[in-house]
Amino acid sequence: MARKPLIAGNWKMNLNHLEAIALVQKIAFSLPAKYFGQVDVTVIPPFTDLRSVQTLVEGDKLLLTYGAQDVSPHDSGAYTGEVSGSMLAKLGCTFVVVGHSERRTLHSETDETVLAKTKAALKNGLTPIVCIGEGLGIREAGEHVAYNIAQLRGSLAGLSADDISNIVVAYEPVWAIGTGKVASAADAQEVCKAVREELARLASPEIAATVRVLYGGSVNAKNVGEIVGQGDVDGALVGGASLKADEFATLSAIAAGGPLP
Ligand SMILES: O=C[C@H](O)COP(=O)(O)O
Repeated sequence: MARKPLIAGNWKMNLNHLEAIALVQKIAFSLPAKYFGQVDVTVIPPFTDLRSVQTLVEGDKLLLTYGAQDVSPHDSGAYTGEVSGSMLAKLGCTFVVVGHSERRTLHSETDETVLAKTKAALKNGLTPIVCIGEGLGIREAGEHVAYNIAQLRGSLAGLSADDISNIVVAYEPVWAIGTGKVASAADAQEVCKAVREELARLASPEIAATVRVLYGGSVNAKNVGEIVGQGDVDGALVGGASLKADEFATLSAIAAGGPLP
């Protein structure tokens, strides 16, 4: 079954308020509306820019969506510094990234934490983009498929088939993030295919056929075509290239099946 590609631009901790506004406007004007039926494009700014992005996108015909980079596993209360799923939903977010390798590594997030955040997202009607990915040592030892599947199982443990039908998975090999070292299209396909097979076991083959599995790690306008051309890769989680409006619009257009006019 055909899955509409998803291009998600994770801005990480970059840009100030005015730069964020300028970037969204430029992306919206650079990407012709004819592609919006063929690709979902979402921007994932820092929390502090969400309200501005909402104002720009809401009620317009731009058809961009937006999301957040993290969510608290808790509903409310004494959790200084955290932002809840209901707060993000009220801001009109569609997606939320959970388990990004930078959170797993720099903030010691475990699969259990990622699972709790995934549940918080789902409970509030947000689509979690659940990230998994191996480090270089695991890749070199040839253990990457088993490692990613174990991380996936831990991050989705106990979710219902219905819950699984409402997630996106992003495979991001840690060694390819922000390094310019992109995995080969075959590498991306190998893990994304294994992810889909595991989703079929966890939910059902029918549901697995509908879940979008993204690749992330040094994706740009030059390599996105080959990567999303793989049978089990349904789009990309883009970091650095999502901060350049022209490049992000171009790679979104390529994922939709055509170049910018
Ligand atoms: O969330 C995005 C990924 O970490 C990829 O980042 P990158 O495209 O800068 O390598």
